[in-house]
Amino acid sequence: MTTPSTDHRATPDATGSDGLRLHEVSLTLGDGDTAVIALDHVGLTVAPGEFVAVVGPSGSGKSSLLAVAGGLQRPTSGTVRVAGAELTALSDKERTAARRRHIGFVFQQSNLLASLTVREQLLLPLHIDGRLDAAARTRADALIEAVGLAHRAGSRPHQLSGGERQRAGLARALMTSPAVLLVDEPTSALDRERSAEAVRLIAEQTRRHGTATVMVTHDTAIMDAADRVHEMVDGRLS
Ligand SMILES: Nc1ncnc2c1ncn2[C@@H]1O[C@H](COP(=O)(O)OP(=O)(O)OP(=O)(O)O)[C@@H](O)[C@H]1O
Repeated sequence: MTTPSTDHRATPDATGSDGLRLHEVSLTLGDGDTAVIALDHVGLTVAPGEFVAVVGPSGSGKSSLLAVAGGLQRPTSGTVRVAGAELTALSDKERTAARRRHIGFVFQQSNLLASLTVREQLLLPLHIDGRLDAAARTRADALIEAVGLAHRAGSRPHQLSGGERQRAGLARALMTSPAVLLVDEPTSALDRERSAEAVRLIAEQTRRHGTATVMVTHDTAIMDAADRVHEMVDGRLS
């Protein structure tokens, strides 16, 4: 099983700061007495082609880290650079565009659109960007095959199992060959064999396309597959 080699990533900027770079990132959630420091001066650099695992107890800030790294949430302070662009300096509209182009998310809830088939889910981001061509359709079909959903390409989310939805979400995230891939424990609804396959696909994407990958996990097999493992405790990353 291989992934096609279409590569839409941004070229590195003049300083070569491709990949993902968080500098002194803090995030406070809530306010007043209920304020929580979800991220506390976090620094993290993930080079293109690097696969980083993040572990840590519940509530330690792992989801917050992915949300900020992916531009879904603005940090209270600090900077986030993705593919050479400073996400934290962009307007909301620019950040959304950068996110669609450079960042792939695989979250626990796969956030598939109810009305679209698996194949349409993969094609939608390219359609929105006006980049839907024959090569994109070929890549979509290859990825659907790679995650073992060829027989489900025409199915809508309600017709899929939890594991199948996760695999569809993974294929969608890989569709644009993102510069940065952010994965939140994708394997919880997958059996052991499927889980190993998903991790293999993510690792292959990382190496082959020079993607900077961060995966939050509790799975020791994933930690073994990663280049580095960081631990998150009380909003701090070590
Ligand atoms: N909207 C919010 N308002 C206030 N506090 C929040 C909010 N969302 C999360 N938190 C708090 O921020 C901290 C970090 O949460 P986060 O979801 O990032 O942790 P996590 O490590 O991903 O946890 P889990 O492993 O349980 O998913 C926790 O203390 C959480 O209770």
